[in-house]
Amino acid sequence: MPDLPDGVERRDVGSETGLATQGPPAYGEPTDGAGWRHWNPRRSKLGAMLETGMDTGLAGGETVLYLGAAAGTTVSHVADFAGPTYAVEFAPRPVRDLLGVAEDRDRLFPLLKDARKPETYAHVVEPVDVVVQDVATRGQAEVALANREFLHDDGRLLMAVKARSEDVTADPEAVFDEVVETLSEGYEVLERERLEPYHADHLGVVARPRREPR
Ligand SMILES: C[S@@+](CC[C@H](N)C(=O)[O-])C[C@H]1O[C@@H](n2cnc3c(N)ncnc32)[C@H](O)[C@@H]1O
Repeated sequence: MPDLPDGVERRDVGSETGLATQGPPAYGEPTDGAGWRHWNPRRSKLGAMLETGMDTGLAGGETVLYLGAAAGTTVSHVADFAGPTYAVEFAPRPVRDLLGVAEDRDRLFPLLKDARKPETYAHVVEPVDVVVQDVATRGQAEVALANREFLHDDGRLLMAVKARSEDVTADPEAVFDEVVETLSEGYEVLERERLEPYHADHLGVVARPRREPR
């Protein structure tokens, strides 16, 4: 099992045992008196990737671009252990909650932007060590390819792929193969792992930018 990033620990928090980070509560999750918050892998694809033992390469303190932040459940935990964390979400409603989550976190920067249009936030986002992607929309590989420009050469893409977002009727494995194949145009895929039992028909992918175009 790879080491957890600094700032992520396996702890008993309230009645739960599992991953936890230290920071202000964000969404009604169990907390303890020492400021630890339970990180439920059933509510978080990145949490599930850590829980299933994928080698994310996260050490803690990284600069992060998070695509598909929604109301901030996962990105709140990321901002607890990472460095500057840019959180892109294009739906105004969840962004309202995300702004509340960011109010308590000086390293979290919400951006009401479309992840398919990186040129609209390129002036704000510095080069990052990690892109985390959980957009659950058609064209998930294309979103990752469009945002590759933000990643350092030795950076990592940590991506959740939802099969049903690409094609509700196709065999999930066939969808995953196709997404990984497209992704390979710009990334070298280091690891792929199904996220069951935490998330049905989701694939976790760890990749790094490809140096030479294929
Ligand atoms: C599965 S939810 C994300 C959950 C979140 N990552 C978490 O773990 O707390 C997917 C989110 O991606 C957002 N999304 C989908 N396409 C997007 C795009 N092109 N740009 C920005 N956000 C997008 C959706 O609005 C939705 O809030």
